[in-house]
Amino acid sequence: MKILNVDQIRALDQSTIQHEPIAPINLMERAALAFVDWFADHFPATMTTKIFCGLGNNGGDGLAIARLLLEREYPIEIYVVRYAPRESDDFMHNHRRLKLVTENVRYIELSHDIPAIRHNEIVIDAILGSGLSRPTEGIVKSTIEAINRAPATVVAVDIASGLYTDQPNAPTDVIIEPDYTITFQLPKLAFVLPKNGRYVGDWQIVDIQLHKRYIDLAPTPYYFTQARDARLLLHKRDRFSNKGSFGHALLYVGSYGKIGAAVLAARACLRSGVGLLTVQVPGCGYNILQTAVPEAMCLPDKNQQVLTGQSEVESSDPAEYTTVGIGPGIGKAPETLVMLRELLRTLKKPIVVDADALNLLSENSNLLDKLPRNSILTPHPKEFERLTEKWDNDYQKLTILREFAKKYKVIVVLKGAYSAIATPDGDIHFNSTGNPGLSTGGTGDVLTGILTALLAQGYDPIEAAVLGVFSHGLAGDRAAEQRGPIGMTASDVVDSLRWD
Ligand SMILES: NC(=O)C1=CN([C@@H]2O[C@H](COP(=O)(O)OP(=O)(O)OC[C@H]3O[C@@H](n4cnc5c(N)ncnc54)[C@H](OP(=O)(O)O)[C@@H]3O)[C@@H](O)[C@H]2O)[C@@H](O)CC1
Ligand SMILES: Nc1ncnc2c1ncn2[C@@H]1O[C@H](COP(=O)(O)OP(=O)(O)O)[C@@H](O)[C@H]1O
Ligand SMILES: [K+]
Repeated sequence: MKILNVDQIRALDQSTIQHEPIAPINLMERAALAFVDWFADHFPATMTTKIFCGLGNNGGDGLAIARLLLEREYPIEIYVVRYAPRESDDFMHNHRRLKLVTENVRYIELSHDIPAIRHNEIVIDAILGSGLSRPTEGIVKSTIEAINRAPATVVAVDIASGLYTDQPNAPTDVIIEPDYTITFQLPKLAFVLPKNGRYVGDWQIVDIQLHKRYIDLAPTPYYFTQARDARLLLHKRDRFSNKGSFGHALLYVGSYGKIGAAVLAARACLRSGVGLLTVQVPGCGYNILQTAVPEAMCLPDKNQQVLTGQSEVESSDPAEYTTVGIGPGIGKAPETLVMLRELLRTLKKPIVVDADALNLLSENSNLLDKLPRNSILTPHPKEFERLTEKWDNDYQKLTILREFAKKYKVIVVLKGAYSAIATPDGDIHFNSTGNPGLSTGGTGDVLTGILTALLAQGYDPIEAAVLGVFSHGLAGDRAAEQRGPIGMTASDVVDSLRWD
């Protein structure tokens, strides 16, 4: 699914109006109806609902929503925040329609017009939408502050008032802090950025049938991966396949005290469909790995504590494996750096690079140029900052991310809620699955195993990253259903992996 910018959203609105064709007021009615359907599914008609409307089209939506909720017998109080002398045409149209059914519309011009909001009430925020062009001030700001102070449940229409759709807000901006955002047709870039969490709440898209062809043709670097997008990427298995059909992966994982990372990555790799798996661990990990993961072959490193790449048993050249995953739990010993340097000198196919392998790259940035094209790097934000520079805000972070992926021709999975996957062509795919239960040690090692397995099976590296990150998050969601987000562990994520 695409994420479009504000200008494109406006053009999409116009394109729908022209091509369907549909009158603007009817499109607004459709949006209001979609909102009300969601609202009625979530809140009973016994709850007092205060709706705050601005003077643009977001306010117009609010007035239409108010009328539709009155029809459904919600006890609703309607407030219009009169911050400017002019209203939008569709606002005025809906204002007239509303006046036909109720006289009970109140106007907020000064602070003392703002009503007290009690708990057990619902607030619908339709003050400002995607047309926000400057920070909130005056009576708009005071109303937002009053809503944020109130102990009520707040639902934003389209986007929280005061939040920009696709540019940074200043830290001093006053913005609605909703419990829910119900947005029209497409996700907004602002929703997937960490600093905006409290200005978005739980968000959901409602379909208002905007012009599909416009969306299909609109250029954008930003995508949001949903189940239907991920499902299209999944390879079907040939009935006459054999284990040789699904690649032979090599994992370089673990160090003394961190053999668990090796076990997690290896188990995840096997649960993600790799044909054959060899795991190289420091000597101290040999018995552990062979016992915990009997399906994997194990190469004990000749060093007991850390990886050097040298083994006491005869082993093939890493370049002979279908792909390599390196990083979880390996530490940053000088011998391990030598191994990484040698690997990057000889390997020419895409590999997966995580954790301390990334930290070694940050400390030896001359190695970045040696990464095989289309390799997948999986930093969490701290690791990414070490590889690049500090950022002032999430939008600048996205710019740095895109530049990095383009410059080194690699795929970067910047992990976290809505993990951002940057490709060498400058696109960013945000992931939709996952939950805070994944914020626990070892879940990143699981991701490395998954991505290594997908590369081994011959997935295109961008598709491997998008599908792997989606499935990892989905497994996390299943684990959270079974164990709860607090009790779940990285092992539960491995056990919850499914590929269908
Ligand atoms: N395409 C879709 O998906 C559909 C969208 N729909 C709905 O339309 C909404 C967008 O409507 P919109 O463009 O009228 O914007 P909205 O924010 O209501 O008001 C803009 C006005 O506010 C003003 N203003 C700006 N900042 C301000 C501030 N800080 N303080 C005070 N005023 C401020 C601004 O002034 P200006 O910038 O022109 O000076 C302008 O006059 C969208 O969110 C959705 O709800 C649906 O109905 C149908 C399908
Ligand atoms: N709040 C969250 N929502 C969704 N996914 C999350 C969240 N927190 C962490 N994750 C995911 O969990 C994984 C954590 O990886 P990482 O930080 O490398 O952990 P570790 O190094 O302990 O294995 C990443 O895939 C990340 O996207
Ligand atoms: K709003």
